[in-house]
Amino acid sequence: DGTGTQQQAQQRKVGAAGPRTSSKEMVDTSPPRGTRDFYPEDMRLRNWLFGEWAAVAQLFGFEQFDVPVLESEELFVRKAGEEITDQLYNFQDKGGRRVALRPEITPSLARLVLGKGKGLALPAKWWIVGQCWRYERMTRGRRREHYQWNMDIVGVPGVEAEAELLAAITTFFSRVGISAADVGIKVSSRKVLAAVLERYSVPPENFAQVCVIVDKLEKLPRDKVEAELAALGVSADATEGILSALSCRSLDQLGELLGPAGHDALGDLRQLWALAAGYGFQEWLVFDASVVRGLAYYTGVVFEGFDRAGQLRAICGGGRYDKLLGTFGGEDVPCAGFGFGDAVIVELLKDKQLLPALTQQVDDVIMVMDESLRPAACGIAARLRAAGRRVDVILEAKKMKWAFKHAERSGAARLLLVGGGEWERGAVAVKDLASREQTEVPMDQLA
Ligand SMILES: OCc1cccc(Br)n1
Repeated sequence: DGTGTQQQAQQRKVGAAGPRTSSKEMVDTSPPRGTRDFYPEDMRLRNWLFGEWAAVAQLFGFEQFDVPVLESEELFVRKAGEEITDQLYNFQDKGGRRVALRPEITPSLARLVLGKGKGLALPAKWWIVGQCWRYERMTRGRRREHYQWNMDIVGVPGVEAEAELLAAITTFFSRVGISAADVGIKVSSRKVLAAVLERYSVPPENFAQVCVIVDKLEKLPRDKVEAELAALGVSADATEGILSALSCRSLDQLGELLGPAGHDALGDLRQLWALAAGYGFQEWLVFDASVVRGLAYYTGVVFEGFDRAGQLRAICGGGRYDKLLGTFGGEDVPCAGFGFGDAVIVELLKDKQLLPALTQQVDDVIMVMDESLRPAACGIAARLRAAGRRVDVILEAKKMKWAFKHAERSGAARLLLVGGGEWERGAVAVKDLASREQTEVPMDQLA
């Protein structure tokens, strides 16, 4: 799966492990466990995907930022039992610092916002595509890296921010040919859980851990989840209250169940649906009270994109995180954002036959017929490139047959042959690879 075709290719180990005993043994040509190589044909798909993400970010007026893939470990040390922190790709560097390959990007964004303090004009709308890592025991054979598109809005407390983020997600899907019939976005709010916990006097400091446990309902049997809640000290009544709230099938039913305590959550969700209707993406949204997401720091609206055929893992996910900055010792700033990985979306595009056909983009291939004319041919290439044509120069003497095959394989429009009688007449032989016609073009008419 994913944009790299080298998914866990059969380990092509050549020779025994350990230091190479002689030059004839080849290195293991597979990438490190859980990682992918991107050969040129893979990079064309990856660049196309990242290009669509960038185009949507620009359509929404977001600004790109970047941060190191290596961060201080403390950015990701959270005590809520999340999978993402349990699988931290962390180590001690040669300076004795505890560092980690980031498993997500939001904490880095928080670090930058805190670093700017009052100097950051709000609201900030930032986007990034970055590789994220986890160290998972290979027993499950899952990947250890993926590229994630993030869009975040900093400094907007209302659900107008979440509506804008959902609009960006649905805009992306539409651009690549995916419709609301293919994909839905489950939406809920953690304020639902907060209201239930308050009713049953569950201490607020347990909120994040309860959310992380409840998020496992999709993967673990109910009794295991109940046991984990009990282990946290959540009473059976509270657990019953949580599970009945999460099984509500509509906003009205949820409103009846929560009463006035649900006012905040219901207000947010109703306003979000109204904005979605305004944007015209309401058909993508599915209210699902069981959506909590697995990250500890969400505090409000949460959402996740899913394939309606139910064949794939979540496509993307996000939500509001108003208290993350406070956990780093800073002033809280209301934030909302999402992450969108590069693997599940490619599986979905494959399933829907929506993968774009991407070929190498070359306009001209130049071959010299006489090595003494190579400097002149380089000058022609320079002129054509200056005019914006993508030129591949054949760098050594080749047979004509090879040159034609190479030009076609490169997807070139023209093959230019420098030399022979044409050169005597101040021209170049030009083979149009589509019509297969060969013409003689004077040098100054080549571009
Ligand atoms: O979304 C969880 C995650 C984090 C880092 C790397 C990979 Br693969 N997956």
